[in-house]
Amino acid sequence: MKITVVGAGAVGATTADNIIRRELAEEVVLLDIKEGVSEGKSLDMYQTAALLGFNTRPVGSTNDYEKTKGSDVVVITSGLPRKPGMTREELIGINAGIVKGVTENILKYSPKAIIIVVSNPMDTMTYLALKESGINKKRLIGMGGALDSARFKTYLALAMDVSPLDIHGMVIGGHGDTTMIPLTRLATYNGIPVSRFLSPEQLEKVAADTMVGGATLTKLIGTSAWYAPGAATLLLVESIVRNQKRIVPCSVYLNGEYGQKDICMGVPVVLGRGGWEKVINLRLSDAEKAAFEKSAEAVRSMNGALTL
Ligand SMILES: NC(=O)c1ccc[n+]([C@@H]2O[C@H](COP(=O)([O-])OP(=O)(O)OC[C@H]3O[C@@H](n4cnc5c(N)ncnc54)[C@H](O)[C@@H]3O)[C@@H](O)[C@H]2O)c1
Ligand SMILES: O=C(O)C[C@H](O)C(=O)O
Repeated sequence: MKITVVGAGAVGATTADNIIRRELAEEVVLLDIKEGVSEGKSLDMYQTAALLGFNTRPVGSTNDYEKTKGSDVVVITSGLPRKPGMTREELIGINAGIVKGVTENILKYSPKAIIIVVSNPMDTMTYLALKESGINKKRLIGMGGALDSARFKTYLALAMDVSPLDIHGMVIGGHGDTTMIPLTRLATYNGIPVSRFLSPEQLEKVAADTMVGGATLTKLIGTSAWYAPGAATLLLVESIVRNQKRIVPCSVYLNGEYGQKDICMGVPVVLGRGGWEKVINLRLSDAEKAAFEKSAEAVRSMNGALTL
């Protein structure tokens, strides 16, 4: 098994570090355009092997795609992060060019790879990578819902003062401050609806905090987050590589599912060795359906800004 992570910045390096610690591959290639950075970070990571006890080999590459040859899974994190006050959508101009170029280069050397897109605005970048590459839709997966769901569970756990491990919940829709849909009605505390423990006002606050979860961290840190994004990306990679068939909300190409066509946005999918293997059809309430449609409209209008 060989895995490549493109972009050795905050999210890319954290993702690579998580992957090597879990020994999900023999080799993990970290590629960046900045001279020496991916080589330096890979060497730094490898020096933890003797301390932490793993055998995966991280390899750095300054924009040399030959080194990525034969990768089974590729994670694209290259691109600008937002600054406080910005939306993810404002990154489209620069990141579209980066994601397009990276996808082309990756597929030249790894034509069979499963590609996970992290760069923002993620739903539109996933759509762009799919349209430009023409690869099987099941091999292209956008990471957003895994992170948003982790934030949702964290805010629920904090409000209830319980362990996040006992909370189940999902966020679907677009990965944007106004487009994500925390499914409060379906969230549970080990199978018990969370509405038994929190008031409607408390649940509304949890949902609102979840939606601006990324913006809150960007304001605090000065750039966007990386620990939870790196862990959320690991969840996708691990389910694919180990064929775990986990259900994870991911941005995938919809062709009629959830009433949407020709769009990539977040829905629960089963992840295994084939990429996203099937969409899980939730029975949404009328209000949830309306929110999904509104979210799709916003994602579609962002996709309209692409020159395909
Ligand atoms: N989908 C999500 O849930 C999620 C979560 C966090 C961050 N993000 C997004 O991920 C991206 C990366 O965030 P970050 O915090 O790691 O940023 P960062 O600035 O720390 O790292 C980005 C890296 O990409 C590299 N890069 C730029 N162009 C490149 C190219 N053509 N080829 C290879 N590498 C290139 C840069 O040199 C830099 O090292 C941003 O777009 C951010 O918005 C998405
Ligand atoms: O908030 C951002 O811009 C980065 C990422 O999409 C996140 O949700 O952390």
